[in-house]
Amino acid sequence: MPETASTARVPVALLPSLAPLLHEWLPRQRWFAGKGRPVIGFSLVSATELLPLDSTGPGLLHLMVCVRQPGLTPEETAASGDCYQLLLGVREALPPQLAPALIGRVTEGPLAGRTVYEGLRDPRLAALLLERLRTPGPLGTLRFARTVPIPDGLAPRVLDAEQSNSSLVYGDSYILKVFRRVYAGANPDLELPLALARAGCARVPAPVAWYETDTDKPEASTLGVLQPFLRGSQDGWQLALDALAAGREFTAEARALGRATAEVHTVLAEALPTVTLGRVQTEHLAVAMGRRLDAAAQAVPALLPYVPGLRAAFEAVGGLSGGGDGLWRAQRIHGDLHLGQTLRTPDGDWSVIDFEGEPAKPLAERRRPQPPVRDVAGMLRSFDYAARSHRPWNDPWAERCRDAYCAGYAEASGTDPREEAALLRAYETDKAVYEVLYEARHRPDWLPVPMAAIRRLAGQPTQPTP
Ligand SMILES: Nc1ncnc2c1ncn2[C@@H]1O[C@H](COP(=O)(O)OP(=O)(O)O)[C@@H](O)[C@H]1O
Ligand SMILES: O=P(O)(O)O[C@H]1O[C@H](CO)[C@@H](O[C@H]2O[C@H](CO)[C@@H](O)[C@H](O)[C@H]2O)[C@H](O)[C@H]1O
Repeated sequence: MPETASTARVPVALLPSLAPLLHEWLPRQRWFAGKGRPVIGFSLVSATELLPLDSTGPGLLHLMVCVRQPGLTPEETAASGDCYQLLLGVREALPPQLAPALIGRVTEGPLAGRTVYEGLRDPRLAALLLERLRTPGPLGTLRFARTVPIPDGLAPRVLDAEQSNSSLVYGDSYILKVFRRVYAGANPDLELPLALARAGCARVPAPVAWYETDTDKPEASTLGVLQPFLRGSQDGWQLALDALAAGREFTAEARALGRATAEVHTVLAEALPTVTLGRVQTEHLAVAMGRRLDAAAQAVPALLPYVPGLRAAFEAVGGLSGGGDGLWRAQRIHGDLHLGQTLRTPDGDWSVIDFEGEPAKPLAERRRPQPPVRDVAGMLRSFDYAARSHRPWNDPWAERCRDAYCAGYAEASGTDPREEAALLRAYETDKAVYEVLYEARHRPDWLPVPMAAIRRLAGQPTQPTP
């Protein structure tokens, strides 16, 4: 690759000229978390030229930008984590094949007259990012690391999945996930797969390289992770939908998924700190669930009639003590487990991906040890989602999958999640409430799916297929 990287930190004066373009473009991105509230400004956290902007070819600019929205001071904005990673391509003019990547033309400042676009969509710039990952060390405001040598010359392609982040596949050998909303500290999607891989757990594609903010603070922010691409694999969500459409059972797969989840939990509990939750902490857990319910009902009034019924599930847990010794075990968990986070490889093995946790939650909360039954609840919700997204609604199919999944989990871990019924129900309710909010914000057409579960969990009769 002829281009050489500049370690120059880009002048802060650059941002005002880019702001009008970002103002239009950023809120339209799927990964933009602040939808529904106007953007009133941006502040630049850091900027690095990954490929110099003054070269004759394209330039690649790495920006960390905090978005200001009404009601928050710039300091609060920075603290609340509304910061995004942008990789901007810069050219004199865009070739036709890059037209869909256009962000806009800059009208003033140092880049006046140049065209700015989504850099990851330019194969030349995406290839350059892999080059940086192949060469460990600091670069401007960034730091690159790798565990093994990575081959060069792998052709990039952008993955067009509906995602909270952006992913690039290199030569069908590796996949790079570029985190979009960035928080201070290590991302669990690097931390947990690394810990699992180092402990010999084969249920995750082991990270081979990553990049992060270069900082003298104790913890850098993870910006991107490269891992092996599981070629020919199919995700559990699609497999479940295929089974439903063909009128097939999915219990054998659900059982295997239960075993895979238990294996991951067992290794995480051995590799990373665990805690026990006493009565007071359990009470806090229930109170937090109640608060999330109230906040969700404010945002989505359709929830309001069900609030008392749902609250009962949380009250049943508050003040309860769990386990044989009166305590609940808490450990690092996946945090957003659903069928779309599982991949079945051509040889029939299940892998678990995307350990980022729920993207809307603060990182500190996502990294806290939690009862493993929370992941189980996430997956149980997913069988329900699958059954409700295909007509006629097939609730008994979901029920059989849910039982098989718990049975598989019990086989591999020695603990049957169904024995922790009150906690399981509380987490399922909490997850359904989260899903209502998630769907209202991102996919309003899907809202009836979690709302059906809300009715069931609130003790109302389930509705037949309309
Ligand atoms: N190691 C992998 N091998 C093959 N495909 C993968 C791999 N990791 C992720 N994917 C695909 O990329 C999609 C998005 O990845 P994911 O980590 O879930 O991103 P996000 O958090 O942005 O949703 C997944 O649904 C899956 O289809
Ligand atoms: O995969 P992500 O980390 O982006 O997770 C978010 O998006 C998911 C949807 O893509 C959402 O999952 C919900 O929909 C799934 C079907 O598309 C279903 O299998 C899940 O059970 C349901 O929760 C997830 O909640 C959200 O965090």
